[in-house]
Amino acid sequence: MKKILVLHTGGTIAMSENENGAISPGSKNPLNEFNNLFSDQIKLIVENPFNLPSPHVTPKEMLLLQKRISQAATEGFFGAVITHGTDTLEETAYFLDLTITSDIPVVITGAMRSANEIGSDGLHNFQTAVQTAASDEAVGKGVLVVMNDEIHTARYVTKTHTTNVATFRTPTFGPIGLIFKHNVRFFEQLLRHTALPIDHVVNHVFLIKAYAGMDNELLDFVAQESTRGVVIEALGAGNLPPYILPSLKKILDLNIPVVLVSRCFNGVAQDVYDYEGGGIQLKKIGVTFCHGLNGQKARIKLLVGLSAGLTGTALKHFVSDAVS
Ligand SMILES: NC(=O)C[C@H](N)C(=O)O
Repeated sequence: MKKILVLHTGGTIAMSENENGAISPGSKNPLNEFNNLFSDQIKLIVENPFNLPSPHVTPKEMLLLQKRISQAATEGFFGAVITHGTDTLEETAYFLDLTITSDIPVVITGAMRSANEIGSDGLHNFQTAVQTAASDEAVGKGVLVVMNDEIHTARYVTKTHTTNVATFRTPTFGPIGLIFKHNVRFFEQLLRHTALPIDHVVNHVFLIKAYAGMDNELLDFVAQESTRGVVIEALGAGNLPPYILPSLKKILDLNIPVVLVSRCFNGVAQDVYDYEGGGIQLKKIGVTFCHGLNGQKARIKLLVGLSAGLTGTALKHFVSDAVS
């Protein structure tokens, strides 16, 4: 018998639609009625640590989940399943991926249609997430996201559609496994996985998106002592407009780490161009390139690195390393 810890945290998967089509949480999580859907080989222990739409979730709640799962790993649990709103699911998933040091399977899922909508995907996603968390093959694979019969890594998965049930995708690489007719099958595996245990989270780590004709003011605003770190979603391979360089230098002069990713959906940011504002020049002035993560994931990685007390080269290495 495999013991699986289930942590329901809210999101559409825990909500219902009213007669006007508006979706909101009720006083009871509908998923709590489905705890015996599984074979007698799996025993679910269900907890409801919080019930929030995921735009309300912050690193504080993520830390709480990390602590509970790390403790569960010492209590004989085989794995853990988290149900979560989909809007920020990828950030919670990656936060846990970077901070849980145990090898137990941790699977996050959610739903795009609420509990009483026709074609609701919540129960199916919940069932397949539990099956994945109970699979021997899921051990040591890092935190996984299971949605719509696909298994994705927390590191690379992202929400790509506002409403479609096939919203979760892994650009560039694709899912690492599939679930079909109750079979959980993995086809790939991440090269390497490192986790930093942390017991608190820092704040004031900002994410800024570059655009044609971007304004200096936002960068000027973050150039202050209280800022802990900045991630910029840069253009193309990793370039910025030249006229924002003075503002960027103000941030770097304050010893605030600046991390660069690409705003492109596919591919990795690299220092390729040597014109003013091009990647080569940005790297020269001290910007750290993060290879392969999207902006919100790079921000989580920077936040975890800073919260673990990393500074200087160690922080740069942690954030830029494409395979951890
Ligand atoms: N599908 C969802 O779960 C979206 C919802 N707004 C949430 O993230 O809580």
